[in-house]
Amino acid sequence: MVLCPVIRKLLHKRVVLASASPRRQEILRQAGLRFEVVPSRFKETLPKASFPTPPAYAVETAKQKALEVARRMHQKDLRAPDVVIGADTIVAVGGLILEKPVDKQDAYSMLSRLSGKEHSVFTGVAIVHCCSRDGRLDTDVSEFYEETRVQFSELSEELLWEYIDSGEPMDKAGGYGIQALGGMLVEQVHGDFLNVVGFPLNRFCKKLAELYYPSGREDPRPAQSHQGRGGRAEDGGERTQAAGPEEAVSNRTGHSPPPFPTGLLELVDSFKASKALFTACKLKVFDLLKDGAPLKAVDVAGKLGTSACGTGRLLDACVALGFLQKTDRGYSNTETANLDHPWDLSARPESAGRDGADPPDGALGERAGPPNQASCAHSEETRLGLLRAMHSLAKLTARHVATAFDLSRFASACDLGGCTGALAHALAREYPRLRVTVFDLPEVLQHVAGFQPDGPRTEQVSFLPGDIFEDSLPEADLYVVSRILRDWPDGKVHELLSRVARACKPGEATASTSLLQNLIFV
Ligand SMILES: O=c1[nH]cc([C@@H]2O[C@H](COP(=O)(O)OP(=O)(O)OP(=O)(O)O)[C@@H](O)[C@H]2O)c(=O)[nH]1
Repeated sequence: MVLCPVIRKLLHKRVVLASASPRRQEILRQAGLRFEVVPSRFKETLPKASFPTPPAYAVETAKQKALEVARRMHQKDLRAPDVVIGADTIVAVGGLILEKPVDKQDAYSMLSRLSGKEHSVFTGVAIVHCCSRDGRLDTDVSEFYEETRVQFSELSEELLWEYIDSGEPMDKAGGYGIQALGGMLVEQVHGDFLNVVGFPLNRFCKKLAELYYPSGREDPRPAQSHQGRGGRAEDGGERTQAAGPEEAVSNRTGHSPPPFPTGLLELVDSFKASKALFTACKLKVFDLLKDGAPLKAVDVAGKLGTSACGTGRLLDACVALGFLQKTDRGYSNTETANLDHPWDLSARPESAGRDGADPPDGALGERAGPPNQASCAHSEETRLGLLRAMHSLAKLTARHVATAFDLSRFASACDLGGCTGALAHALAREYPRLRVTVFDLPEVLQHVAGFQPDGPRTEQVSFLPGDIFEDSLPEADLYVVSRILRDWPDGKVHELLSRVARACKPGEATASTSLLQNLIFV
């Protein structure tokens, strides 16, 4: 199977993933598929006993999820997407089907049932090709499932409850996430790992190949040649029912339909997505739902003092964005929303605007222009808001940055413009012998005390006030320049890097490579 052409077959179609699962979205995005996310409203309440096997239940649920979205979209615009993908993941053990736990007690009974045993994870997938003709929706469903067998270790009561208290089990079939903490419970996996995570990518590609290359001949030609030559006839005239109406039309007229402008629409819509996120942050929606029971839109509106209708729309947007999940019991945070408070990101745009200062031009304004100029224009309150936003963002990525390079050979590092020290602390945690100096303006450092973590390794980090353009840079084996270069014009960037180059200790390497070896840009 050649993967790229198979996925490429879908690039010129309007594809919708009928799933709120962030994992499914991630798996398909990583595979290069372009799609919109429209979570299904299908209630997962099919009578399990009426299915001959657990996977039959998963496949039917996946199909109903996809069909609900296809019908809803068709009803709304009288135009359905070309393809809707639905999926459903379940765990089967001893004749029982386990879905997502409804509460901690349910998670406990699921996990204790799995302890020390082997179980099967089934993901049912439905690929629905749609055609809207004369106001009528025609669908063609292709479906399959994948099985993966998973062996659990014996789990002690203490471990079980510790895991449940982490909150991870709640939105996962069988009550565990093999890709995260739940991986520690697993002894062996037989089969496709991604199937357990929520989407059997390998089988999906094979299914697409079956649908789009029914003769078994995979098309090695690049996408460009496909576009220019009028649809599916180039596939040797072979056609499956699932090929969809678009191809049939294009074949009749001899013209390929223009590609669906997914990339362009994504760019346009990304504004709406961030606006929804900022609004939810500002209203403290995620704080309200953190660790609590799910709430209905009307209850959220009551607590926030907002309109029920508008709140419902905002909450649904957050579901589509993967920040909330929606069940019969109401809305609750997803893992992403529960991340250790990235929500202060909303603080920056509004407060900068209120002060009359120019909004910073970073994606989320982590740095309000050159700090020694712009920061003077901000009030203390605004500056604190900016610091919170920068801290929240830095914390999201700090560990990944710290582990993206092997920095174990360095004994000292200096984070230039390191602000609250979020990255410095992550570096200290990863490299116990590394001492990190955060070098930033005095007016920035005077606020950092409230951002310091407790616990070991904090003594490895120290703060030194200074101006990276004016003062001598502290001595260090490694200089970190994270999220600051973009704040300055080329001349200033050159000046800063020259200062860093002069400060770098010459090693065994030449001056230029020693600069590269002693500097990380993020
Ligand atoms: O190891 C893991 N096992 C399972 C998961 C996640 O569990 C859920 C399964 O639930 P379901 O198939 O009903 O899908 P939903 O999340 O409700 O989204 P839909 O909108 O598609 O119904 C799924 O998210 C898996 O990813 C896991 O993460 N790890």
